Amino acid sequence: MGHVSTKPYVDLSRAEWSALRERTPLPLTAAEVEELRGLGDVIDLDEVRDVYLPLSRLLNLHVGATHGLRSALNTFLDRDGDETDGTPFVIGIAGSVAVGKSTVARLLKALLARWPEHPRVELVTTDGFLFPKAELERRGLMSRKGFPESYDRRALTRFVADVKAGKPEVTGPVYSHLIYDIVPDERLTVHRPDILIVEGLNVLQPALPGKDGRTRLAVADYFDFSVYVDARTDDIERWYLDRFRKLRATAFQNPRSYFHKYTAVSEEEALDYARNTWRTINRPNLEQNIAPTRGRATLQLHKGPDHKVERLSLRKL
Ligand SMILES: Nc1ncnc2c1ncn2[C@@H]1O[C@H](COP(=O)(O)OP(=O)(O)O)[C@@H](O)[C@H]1O
Ligand SMILES: CC(C)(COP(=O)(O)O)[C@@H](O)C(=O)NCCC(=O)O
Repeated sequence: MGHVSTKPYVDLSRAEWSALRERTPLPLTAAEVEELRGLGDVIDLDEVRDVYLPLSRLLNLHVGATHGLRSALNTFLDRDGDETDGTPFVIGIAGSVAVGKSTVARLLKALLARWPEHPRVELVTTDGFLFPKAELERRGLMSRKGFPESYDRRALTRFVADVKAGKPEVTGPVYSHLIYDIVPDERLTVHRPDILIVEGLNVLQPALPGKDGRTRLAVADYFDFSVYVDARTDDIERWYLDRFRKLRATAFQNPRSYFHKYTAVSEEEALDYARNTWRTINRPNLEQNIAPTRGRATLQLHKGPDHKVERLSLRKL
């Protein structure tokens, strides 16, 4: 017998991974990819073909296998499927601020919805579960936005648990980058999707211990598959600052934008603010909270300096 690696991950180069696409057809056009791309992200058809099509094929296999397991459970329970019918397959997507999670999530949503077995794919971002600005101020958490404690974790976990339990209609709060706050009169509604994608900085965090020492469940306990979007911290910082520069020329121009004030000062002054936010909030959150959860993901995508995925690590144990 040859050497047996006990590492939980199998590491694949981009070329090795892209060969696993088999005959999965490319269902998106260049124009559709363009529409899904976030500000500053580089995702073209090559990237979709080489990286995201094999992932969509792997996920399709996982969905099928999970259905098989559920029907085995139903046979065991002798309940004719009522326990697990309509249970969606739940995917978590984690990573730093500005690493490009939302582009990965939107792309997967579009690709997965093209499979006839699971056409209804819903996407929620965890920013909706941040405490409203007034509550963050009351708790002294305005400089900890994005840290685990700045979210209503109980509400997020309940939301995903309700969707997974097959509730016909589940609603959740909505965050706006424009006003930098939860939108008071807006809710999003999810109707029994085949697949639910949950994207956010902290989705792989383990549960906090309950007050009485009992174990609680975290949102990650409901995931059937998870992806960690990984890159070097220096690259992510550059993407964050580049995006801030672009937002200053676009979204911040809106007088209602919370960041509108940074259009009135010089670019250098505005960038000083962004550098400071990166150094005091987003980088410490990455280092202390987000990166340590990387080893919990089913798949790690390792991006190079140009946003292109260079290597992948897939959980095998
Ligand atoms: N201040 C802002 N104003 C408007 N849009 C923003 C602002 N900050 C971030 N965004 C947008 O919000 C989305 C999510 O960003 P983020 O949470 O940093 O995650 P990621 O870059 O990993 O997708 C991105 O599409 C980004 O362009
Ligand atoms: C809204 C966020 C906390 C991220 O949300 P999430 O990933 O949970 O959907 C983040 O993008 C943010 O606004 N951070 C605050 C610090 C900053 O302005 O960069």
